Amino acid sequence: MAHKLASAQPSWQKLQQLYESKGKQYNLTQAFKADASRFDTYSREWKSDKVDARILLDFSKNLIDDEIFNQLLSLAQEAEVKKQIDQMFAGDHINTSEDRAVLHVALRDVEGEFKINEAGVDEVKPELEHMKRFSDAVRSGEWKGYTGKPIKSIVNIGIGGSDLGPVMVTEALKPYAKRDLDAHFVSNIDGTHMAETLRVCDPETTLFIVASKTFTTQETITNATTARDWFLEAAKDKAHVAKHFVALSTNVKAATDFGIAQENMFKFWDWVGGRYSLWSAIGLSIALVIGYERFEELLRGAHQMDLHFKNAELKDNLPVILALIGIWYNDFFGSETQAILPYDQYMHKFADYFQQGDMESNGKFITKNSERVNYHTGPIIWGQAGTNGQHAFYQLIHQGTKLIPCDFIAPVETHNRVGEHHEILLSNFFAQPEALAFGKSEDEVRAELGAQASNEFLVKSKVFEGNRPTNSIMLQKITPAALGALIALYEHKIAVQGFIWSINSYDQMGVELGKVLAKKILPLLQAKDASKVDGAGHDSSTSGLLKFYLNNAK
Ligand SMILES: O=P(O)(O)OC[C@H]1O[C@@H](O)[C@@H](O)[C@@H](O)[C@@H]1O
Repeated sequence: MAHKLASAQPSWQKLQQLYESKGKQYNLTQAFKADASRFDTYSREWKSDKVDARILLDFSKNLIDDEIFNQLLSLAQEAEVKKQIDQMFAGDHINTSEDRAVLHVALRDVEGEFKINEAGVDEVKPELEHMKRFSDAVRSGEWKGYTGKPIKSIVNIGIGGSDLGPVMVTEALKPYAKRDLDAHFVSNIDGTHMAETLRVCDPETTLFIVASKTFTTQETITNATTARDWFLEAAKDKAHVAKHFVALSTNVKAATDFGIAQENMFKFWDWVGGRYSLWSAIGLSIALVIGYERFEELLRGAHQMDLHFKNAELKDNLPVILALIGIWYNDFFGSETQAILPYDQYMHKFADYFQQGDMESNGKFITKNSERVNYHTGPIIWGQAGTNGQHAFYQLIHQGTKLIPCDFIAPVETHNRVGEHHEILLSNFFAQPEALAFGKSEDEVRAELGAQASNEFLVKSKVFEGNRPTNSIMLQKITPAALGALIALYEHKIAVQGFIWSINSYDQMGVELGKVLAKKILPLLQAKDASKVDGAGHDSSTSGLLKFYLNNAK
């Protein structure tokens, strides 16, 4: 593959012209008035007869018409998106900087349909069986702690991809949780995180899950060591560690060195990226919380979305559509961010999860052809659960000076029928995209204000310009399968954008430099001697800060 700059594709120039000639003044009110079937044209429903999942994507409230949409599809064709999808599913080493395959899709290929020739793929099934046996034993109480009591609390110790997925999914699927098993997630190196967690745990009934792909991550190893010390203070005998610590890692040697017994090790492979790993052994805490069968439903739901992504035509391909619309705003309108707004309390970690998923994947400036891009790549991802966001930051989305494309997500059915809460929640879900798209004109404001309309500032302050684009995504219900499909949808959206921008979405070199510098600074802090700072080779700002700290540390 040539991995050309996206801006060198012929459609890029045409999209630029379309943006100038009509995109930037596109008017959604007129577009909807002119075309009664706009919703039908720009919405797609995805269903699977294999799993309990269904997704409606309405992208009609975007600043697009047929010409623009077709031009975006041409961009995908010119970037050979289909070919790149096939390469990913075939196990080609598309993570070129690290010379690795990118095969999270193999983790959820439960029936082995993809026939991928890569070391480790044939171990996926036995590893899932291991997870099943273990999670069943813990959940049933058959697995006992060192004093013979069943496990009551689990503590997942991991960070980044070894934390965010399990946190997000266990929250999103809480209705399926075993309520008498407390799940905690410790990620931050700040001792407070571990201290507050251990405060509510009992060493006799707590299981620690040390989740780290590399098993070298400073935060995780430090937290795990602290947890082990705390445990041994009560249990005394090191042999008891085997009943209370398990490891999830690709680095079997380091996990063994830490003292984890072979049978308590759950492995995965270097072709699983950290931020794509919740489907692997990293999902053990999910299986413990919701049960292995539900975990497998999550995998099956994602697999059905994988099949759709792999097989559907570009124009009907949900991940491709989301990716192209994102590129339209990111690269031609100059939008810097993308909000993800789930109208479901259980989904309150979804935007956090895709902050890593998207930003660590596509926050890159070098193409696979070693050129610096001359366009913007990954958007800033942010958001929170509706309706809370409405009372916090929506003001800026409605009337601010920045264009912020938003994805609104909601289930038709709630897990908790409480009075009319769900109808009220969904009325907001429907109303916000409508308000953003069509706004309120000055004439409307004047008519509404009557006599007060003489107050010019009041009139202008109440105008909503509209034309603020949104996608609306509806699921039937947040079931394990539906959630699996939704996560896979966003994963593949990220993949397509990376393919078009010609970047490698699957390494994360940008997290390294800070880690290296922190390792250099740590000995200075440990020495507790401000006089050693000068001469340590830092700039005056960093030195000044270090001295301030060391002179005041207690
Ligand atoms: O799972 P481990 O290896 O501990 O990594 C945890 C996290 O580390 C960060 O620096 C990133 O590289 C993430 O992609 C990764 O998920």
